[in-house]
Amino acid sequence: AELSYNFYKTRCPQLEEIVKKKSLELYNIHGNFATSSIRNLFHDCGCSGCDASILLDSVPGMESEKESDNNFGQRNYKYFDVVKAEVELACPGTVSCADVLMLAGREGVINLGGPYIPIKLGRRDALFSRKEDADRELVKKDADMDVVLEAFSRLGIDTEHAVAMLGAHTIGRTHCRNLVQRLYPAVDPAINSEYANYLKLRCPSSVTDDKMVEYSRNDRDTPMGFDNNYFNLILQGKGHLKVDSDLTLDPRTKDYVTKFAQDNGYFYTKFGEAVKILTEYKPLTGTEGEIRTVCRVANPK
Ligand code: HEM
Repeated sequence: AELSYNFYKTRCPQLEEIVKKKSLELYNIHGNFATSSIRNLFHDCGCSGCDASILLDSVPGMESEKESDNNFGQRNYKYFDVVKAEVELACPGTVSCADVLMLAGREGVINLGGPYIPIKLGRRDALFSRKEDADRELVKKDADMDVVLEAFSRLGIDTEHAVAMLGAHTIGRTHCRNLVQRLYPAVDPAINSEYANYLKLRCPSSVTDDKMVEYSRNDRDTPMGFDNNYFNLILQGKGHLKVDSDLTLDPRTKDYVTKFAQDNGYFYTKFGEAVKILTEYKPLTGTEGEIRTVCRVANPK
C-alpha cells in the first residue's frame, strides 16, 4: 500500500477542509499551535517514521518519545486531540492521527504565512512509542554538522533540503536550558556580541529552572512569520543553536544559506520539497498499525 493524494476522496472527502478550519480556529486562539505543530511533525517523522508515535502518552511499561530530552520544549500535543475529535465526528474510525498531524503541520506553515505544501495521505498509527528511539534517532541540540547532515540523509533529505528545513527555526522559541551552554562561562564566538548580551538578559544565569519557562524567541523581527528571515539572522550571528550558527560556517551549507537569505520564494520551494520527502518517510500503511481514535492513547485491545 502506498500514500496518495486522494486516499480519503471517498472515505472522508471533507478531511482536509476540517483540518484546515480547525487548525485556523486553534491558531486564532493559541497562535503557537501553528509553531509547535511544525516541530511536532519533524520529530514524529524523524523518529521511527510518520506514524504519530510522538503523540502517544507513556503508560506503565512504555516510556514514550515525549519523555526524551530531544523532545524537550515540545508543546500543544493536546490540540491534535481537538482536531482529531472533529475529524472523528465526520468520519469515525477512518483517518489516522498520523495524517491529522501531517495536515495540521501543513496548516501551521500556512497560518504563519508560509507556502502551501501538498501532502500525500493514507498513513496508519503506531501501536507504541519508545523514549529510546527518540533519544537515538532525533538530533541533539549541540550536534555537529556531520551528525546533522547524516541524520537528514537517513530521512532521504540532501544537504540543500536540510538547510531549507532548518529555516523552520524562523518561528518559535528556544528555552534558556538550550541556550546557556553557548553563553556561559564564555560566549560562543559564533554569536554576535550584542545579541549575546540580549540573550544573557533573557537567560541571566547558567543555571536554568525549567519551571520558569525562560526562553528567547528565535526570530524577534517576525516571530510569527514563516519567512526566510532565519537565514538573515544566522548570517548576523544570531543563531540560537550550534547547528544554526554552523550552517553559515560549514562549506557544505553556507552557500545555500546565502541563497535562501536572498530569495524567499526559492526557500519556500525547497522547504516544501523537503517536507514532502520528510512526510513520506517510513509511514505505516495498508493493515499495519491502526487508526487510533484518540491520538494520545493506543486503541483498547
Ligand atoms: C536537525 C537539527 C535540529 C536540531 C538540533 C533542532 C533543535 C531544536 C531545539 C533544541 C529547539 C528549541 C526547543 C526549546 O527549547 O523549546 C528547537 C525548536 C524548534 N525547531 Fe528545531 N531542530 C532541528 C531541526 C528542525 C527542523 C528540521 C524543524 C522543522 C522542519 C524544526 C522545527 C523547530 C521549531 C518550529 C521550533 C520551535 C518550537 C516551539 O516554539 O514550540 N527544527 N529545535
